[in-house]
Amino acid sequence: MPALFADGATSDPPLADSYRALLRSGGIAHPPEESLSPVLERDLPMIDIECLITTGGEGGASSMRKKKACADAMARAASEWGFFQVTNHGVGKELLEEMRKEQARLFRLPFETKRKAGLLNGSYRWGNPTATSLRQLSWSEAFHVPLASISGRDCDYGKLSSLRGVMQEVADAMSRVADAVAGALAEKLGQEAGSALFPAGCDGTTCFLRLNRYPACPFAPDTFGLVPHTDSDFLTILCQDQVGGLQLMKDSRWVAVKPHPDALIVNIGDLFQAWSNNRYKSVEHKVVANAKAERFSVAYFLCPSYDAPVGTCGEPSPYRSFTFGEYRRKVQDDVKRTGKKIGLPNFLKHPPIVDGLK
Ligand SMILES: C=C1C[C@]23C[C@@]1(O)CC[C@H]2[C@@]12CC[C@H](O)[C@@](C)(C(=O)O1)[C@H]2[C@@H]3C(=O)O
Ligand SMILES: O=C(O)CCC(=O)C(=O)O
Ligand SMILES: [Fe+2]
Repeated sequence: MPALFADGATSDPPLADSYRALLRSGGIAHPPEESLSPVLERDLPMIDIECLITTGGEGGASSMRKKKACADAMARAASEWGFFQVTNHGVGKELLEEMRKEQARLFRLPFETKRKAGLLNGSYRWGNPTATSLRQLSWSEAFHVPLASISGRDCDYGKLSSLRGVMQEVADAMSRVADAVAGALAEKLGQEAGSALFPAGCDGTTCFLRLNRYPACPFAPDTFGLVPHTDSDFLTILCQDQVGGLQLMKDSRWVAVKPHPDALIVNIGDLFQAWSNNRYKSVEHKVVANAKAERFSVAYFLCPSYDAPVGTCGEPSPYRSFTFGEYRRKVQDDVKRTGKKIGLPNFLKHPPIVDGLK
């Protein structure tokens, strides 16, 4: 729940003001064709990744067989869904509960404190500053924290002394999952095991931890908690709470992702789709707002350094060579210019001919 302070200040960002301003400017929440009929709730492919995470123990043929079966299942899900969920991932339940408590305390700070320059490296964002219609408004707030800064002295945690340690532990644990999953998926496409080539230029300093909060929304379910998007990274490891609301696009229909208390969600990002020559899919997803309950999630973004070429699993690739820095700048330019992210189509060697005559 939002906090209210004696001086009338609140912890909630002024999302309702944004909503009313966009409503006045005539933006509709949903185009007529996007019906609000209830979507199917599906169980994502569930994959036990203990064999990838636990080191040592039994070696030999049986362990190799388990790892191959695990990699096959992940590669199939990464191609068919772009999403899957993993169990026995090694990220402790107690640690994730600690993270949730810290997140609730962090987001209950006064709105003006959260947007203060130094807090968490100035990584606070809310709503969608470039929104020009309700369809671009995200009823949420987030801290998109560069891992390089979590342990840095310039990262101000205010009075939240325990937040730094918990975030560092969560980031470390999720990075182990991301590296193991990304390495196994890359190996399936012929990348030598453990090769330094993949993921290109990713290390603990180039990744991000994103703390999301979705306040209860009086305009639900028309309003997005987070607008439809694909992730601009190699791979995302997501821990969602049990409130629900995440949906992904499957066979041109929105599908609701059923929350599972012990599973983490893994989704392929744009850069992995490009690296895999479109074998793995970076799939559009969104969060629908909830009228009654606030919702929290934590996402770990496996990202390369800005100057490392994203690379490819093998030529011929449909994409020209590009760096993550180029990609981020293009996304931000497109969002500023058109209000929406275009992403990978900008980097095709042979862009589709748009028939201007239609
Ligand atoms: C993974 C991400 C991509 C995104 C920033 C985010 O961390 C989560 C929201 C995404 C989104 C959605 C709306 C816009 O398309 C976008 C540019 C934005 O501002 O937030 C994208 C971001 C992105 O693609 O970089
Ligand atoms: O909160 C969620 O379930 C999804 C968040 C997300 O898609 C993101 O942070 O990119
Ligand atoms: Fe996302």
